[in-house]
Amino acid sequence: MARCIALVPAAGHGSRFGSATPKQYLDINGQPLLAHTLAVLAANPDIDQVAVVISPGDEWFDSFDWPQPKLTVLRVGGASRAESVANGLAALAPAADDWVLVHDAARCCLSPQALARLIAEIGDDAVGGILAQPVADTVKQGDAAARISATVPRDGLWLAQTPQMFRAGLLACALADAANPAITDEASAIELLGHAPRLVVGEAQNFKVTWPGDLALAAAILAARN
Ligand SMILES: Nc1ccn([C@@H]2O[C@H](COP(=O)(O)OP(=O)(O)OP(=O)(O)O)[C@@H](O)[C@H]2O)c(=O)n1
Ligand SMILES: C[C@](O)(CO)[C@H](O)COP(=O)(O)O
Repeated sequence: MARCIALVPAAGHGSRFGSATPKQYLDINGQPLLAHTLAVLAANPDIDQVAVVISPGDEWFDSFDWPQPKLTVLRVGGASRAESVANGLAALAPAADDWVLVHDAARCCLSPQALARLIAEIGDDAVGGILAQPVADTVKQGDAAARISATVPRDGLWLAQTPQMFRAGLLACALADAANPAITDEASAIELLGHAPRLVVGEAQNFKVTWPGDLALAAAILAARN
């Protein structure tokens, strides 16, 4: 029977966040940000294993307790997110028909409900799919001087989130050229093979902690949930 594996790339440096400690290890409500991310994945009964990809030179991971029984640690992070995911997948060597849910460590506010919705809607899909959010605002194109050069129709535009859920065999094939800069998420790699992944409605709360101001928002969301 196909297994369901969560694969969490956590080997980034957080250059836009700009802290000395990578953002995935910063404290949110008494725990490292990454612990919140791993906890929601591990709590889902359909997920058999949670694998986290950290950098080979990571100096922080071992200084925390990681109590999740489903956790596997892979010290194979690469130069880009796509390479970290590809390396993690190669190290795990899952069966071709196993489901892999790739989820950014930095999306620590994923709710159990959105995760369950993705698994329920993609579980019998031939290609796989992702959580994503329809664009809610008017979209502007800016020029180099930060002046508006166009208003872009938002119809059919979605913001890609994670988890992104695909069969392991298809994903490994899609990430064979992980160094391709056009691959900014798993779906884009699958698209390059000619497939059309499903879009499952996500939630605004499932944002990626990217800028310093995002940490307080994540803390407030997680505190309200508990
Ligand atoms: N070489 C990399 C780069 C990113 N990631 C992970 O991919 C996820 C999404 O990337 P982002 O948050 O944009 O990560 P950073 O690279 O850490 O941030 P920045 O782009 O600002 O440097 C994060 O969980 C990050 O740890 C990774 O595993 N390996
Ligand atoms: C995968 C992703 O979270 C989808 O929105 C995003 O592409 C990763 O962030 P990055 O800035 O591209 O590293």
